[in-house]
Amino acid sequence: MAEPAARLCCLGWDFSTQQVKVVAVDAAMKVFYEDSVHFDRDLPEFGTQGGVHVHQDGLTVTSPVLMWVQALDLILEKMRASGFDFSRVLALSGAGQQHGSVYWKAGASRVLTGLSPGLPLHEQLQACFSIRDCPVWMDSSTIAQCRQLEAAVGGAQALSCLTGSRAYERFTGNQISKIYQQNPEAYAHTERISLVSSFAASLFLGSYCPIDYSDGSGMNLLQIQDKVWAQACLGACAPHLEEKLGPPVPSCSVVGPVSPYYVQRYGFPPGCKVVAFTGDNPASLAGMRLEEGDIAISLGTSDTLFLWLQEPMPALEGHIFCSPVDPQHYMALLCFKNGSLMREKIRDESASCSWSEFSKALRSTEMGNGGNVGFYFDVKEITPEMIGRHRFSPENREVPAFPKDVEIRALIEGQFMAKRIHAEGLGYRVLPKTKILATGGASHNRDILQVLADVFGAPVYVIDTANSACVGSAYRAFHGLAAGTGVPFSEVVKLAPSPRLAATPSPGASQVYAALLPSLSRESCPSPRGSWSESCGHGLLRLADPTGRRGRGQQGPSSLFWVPDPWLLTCSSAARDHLALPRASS
Ligand SMILES: Nc1ncnc2c1ncn2[C@@H]1O[C@H](COP(=O)(O)OP(=O)(O)O)[C@@H](O)[C@H]1O
Ligand SMILES: O=C(CO)[C@@H](O)[C@H](O)COP(=O)(O)O
Repeated sequence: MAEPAARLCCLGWDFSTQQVKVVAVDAAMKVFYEDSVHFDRDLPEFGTQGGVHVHQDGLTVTSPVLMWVQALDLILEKMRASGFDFSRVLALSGAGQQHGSVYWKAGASRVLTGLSPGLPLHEQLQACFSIRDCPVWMDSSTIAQCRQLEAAVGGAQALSCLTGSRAYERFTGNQISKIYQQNPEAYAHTERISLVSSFAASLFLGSYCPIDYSDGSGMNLLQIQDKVWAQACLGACAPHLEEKLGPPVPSCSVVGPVSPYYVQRYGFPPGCKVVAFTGDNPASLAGMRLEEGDIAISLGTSDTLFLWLQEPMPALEGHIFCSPVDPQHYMALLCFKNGSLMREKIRDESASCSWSEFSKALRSTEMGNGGNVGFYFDVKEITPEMIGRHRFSPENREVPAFPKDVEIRALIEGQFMAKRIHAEGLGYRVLPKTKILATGGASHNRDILQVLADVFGAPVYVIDTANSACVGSAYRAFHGLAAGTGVPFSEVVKLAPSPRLAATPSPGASQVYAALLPSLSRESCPSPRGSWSESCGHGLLRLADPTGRRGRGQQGPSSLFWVPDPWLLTCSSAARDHLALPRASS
């Protein structure tokens, strides 16, 4: 869509895993322009697959920083070629895939501030990075650093209470720690470390942009209540880290005017404001105007599930981030690594590479899949920590394959049942008034959304564009224009179109999934340490436990319990220790 129009507007950017995207939103909160650059397709010289390089160890995952820079050059040129009127842009903000980090080499700041409007960015920034291949959220190579960080602050729960999460391999502090340990010279030559979000903001600002509280919460370094760097965590990760990170700022901060580079090269007004960029999931929360009680499910490269929270409740599973729109509040997030790329694989294997064939299979199979259940983790999953494909017959026997249609439904039902189980593990309940807001690439697919509505027993809504992170970024830019006036975000976006109903639960769905979903009988499998949210976790132990050992209090066998032991299904490492059960391999 490229309607050149001379409307006053704000731009919202998203530097996500597979692409850079932009939307323009006018003062009536209407999206009137959308564009994107897809890394694999539009920048094949970087040789990425799904926007990343998976290294030989299968654990290290990186993306070339210059690919992101060049993608920005390309998308700005596309906008100019389409006649987009940059002179009408009042403000801009953006989002980035979370946790990824960029390492600016000593001296890069001078290059950034002196950008020449005659040249594209990528030609000028070639020599500005001490690490050219940046660790991204899909990386899971830092288990040693995670254990060190947890030990340094008194354990996993202590770290979670401080920073909102126990140590996760993709979280930036652990990634920085690995770089410091394995490549101390590159670390020493780094003058600034950005997140993908603050890196992208820096490109627009022409100077280093601070990290915002919300995306900063995904680093295992920020004290989410006090909004300052946690000294114990910094010290455990790497020396001189505080000066390389710079002070964090509230997510709604105006960080400055756009660099003269954009004024001279593209015709942005000199007063165009840059509002701090944030993580793509926090930006999606803003874009969907999530309210307390709603549940958002993003079906992008990763699948994520997130909620608005008044009070943080840090646990051993999931993450608490500072809210991107309200400095007093928080959001909870669960991340599932085997999202769209896993769905694409099964589509290619079982639906002739066609989403319409894939949809047809969902329509031609029944809710509950006749008792056939599957979990598909081609890459090591985050929630739960598992790998491999695991299929169960109605008799609860692990089987090597399913017919194609059954395979497709097993994948989608398995993905959504896992989301519901883990959300309930965090204490979330589906209530009669619950709305699910779906976004991300796969939310284009109505048949996938129907399964989502059925599994959750709640209506599913979508917004006009699946690019909610971009839209949320543009909304946040409008909010930035009102900075200092105390106007709440909800007031700024009140004209935005309401989400549209996309799917309602089918008759009988709640009975089918009540029988299948172990979480619904959680009462029968109490946590050994009292609080469910403390001990729910990241192991699909049934799969690693051929003895089928049952958790305490499990009420009699049921062939419908595809993972026959609901307690084991959501059992954390801590709970496994308590029950003396094997740990999931990492
Ligand atoms: N009709 C569809 N059905 C299911 N998935 C789809 C469909 N169209 C696009 N997708 C998925 O959307 C994904 C991209 O989602 P997107 O939210 O843009 O990702 P990201 O923001 O992480 O780059 C693709 O990998 C693709 O698998
Ligand atoms: O790691 C997380 C969230 O914790 C991921 O959700 C990344 O933020 C990547 O986002 P997408 O590119 O898949 O939207």
